[in-house]
Amino acid sequence: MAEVDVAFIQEPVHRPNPSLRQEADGIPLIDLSAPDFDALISDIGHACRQWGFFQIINHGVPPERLQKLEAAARKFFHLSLDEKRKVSRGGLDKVMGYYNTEHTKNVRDWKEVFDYTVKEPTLAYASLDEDDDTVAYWENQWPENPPELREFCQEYATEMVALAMRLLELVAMSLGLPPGRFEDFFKDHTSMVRLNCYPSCPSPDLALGVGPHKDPGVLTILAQDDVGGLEVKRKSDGQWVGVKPVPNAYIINLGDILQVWTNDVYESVEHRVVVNSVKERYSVPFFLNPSHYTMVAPLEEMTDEPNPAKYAPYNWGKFQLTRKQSNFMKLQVENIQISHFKN
Ligand SMILES: O=C(O)CCC(=O)C(=O)O
Ligand SMILES: [Fe+2]
Repeated sequence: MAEVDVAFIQEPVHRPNPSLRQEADGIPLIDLSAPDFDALISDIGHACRQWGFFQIINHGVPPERLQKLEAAARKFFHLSLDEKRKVSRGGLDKVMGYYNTEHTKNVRDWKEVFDYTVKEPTLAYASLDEDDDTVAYWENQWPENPPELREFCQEYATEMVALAMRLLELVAMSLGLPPGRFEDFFKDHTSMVRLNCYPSCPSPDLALGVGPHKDPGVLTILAQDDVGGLEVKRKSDGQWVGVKPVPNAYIINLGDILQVWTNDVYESVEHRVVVNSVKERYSVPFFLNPSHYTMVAPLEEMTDEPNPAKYAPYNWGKFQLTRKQSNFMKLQVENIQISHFKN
């Protein structure tokens, strides 16, 4: 008999095999302070094409920002469930906050989460109805305890936005585009930060911290602690490989929107999180997302007659809201994906 609730149990094909666990040495490690700028752009282009994932060092974010945030996150997740539920997510009017019931591909994730948006408030759609463009204001829910969490979260988010916009300039240049090519998409950006706590798990062979998925936004800047558990599906052979924790490094992965913008020249890559029976693990992803009214479509510069657009335009805000609603529950149907807009 499994020791975890049946809702957490992955289909056999998705179960991790701890004895086969590999660590990828191939994931590129990029030094953002490297003096040769052309080489930096070329390394980024290479990493985006080959992996869709890379780690960065010398990125300029002071390490204390993350240390303070992680310490406060630890205090928060160690509060009683009743206390944490005072800032619970729920429904279209409370999109941010705490929850422990997320499902990826209809299987419950072994994790607890606290979400907050960078912009306060964040402009979004009020309804899932395609024809209704009424605006909603997403508000963050800050817990009373620990009192420092709010300030540390906000400080951290500011750093992440600056770093993400710098990375996006490098990504644009790696595609031969002007550095500011993507800037206009972020005027009212809907970016968010997630504090993830993965408790130790009695059946790490049956459950996953996060099931296999691709990030729907533009790009993700992930901080992981020294426990490890993030795995990437290697593009060359489809093998799951672990991303080794590197002190003070951030992991960057491309999201679905960059895949669509580049018309599949760059691809967002599937990843998942394995848990372990001994240690709890913390991670902090920052998701860079465009303004809610953005119509996502392949860039003109990335398409021409022999190479037409591979995706029909879709509305980011509606897509995001649909995802947010459906990740709450076990659905009868597959969650919305960019493949649904493939021409
Ligand atoms: O915790 C991690 O390492 C990754 C989390 C993740 O992939 C996500 O939240 O989208
Ligand atoms: Fe992810």
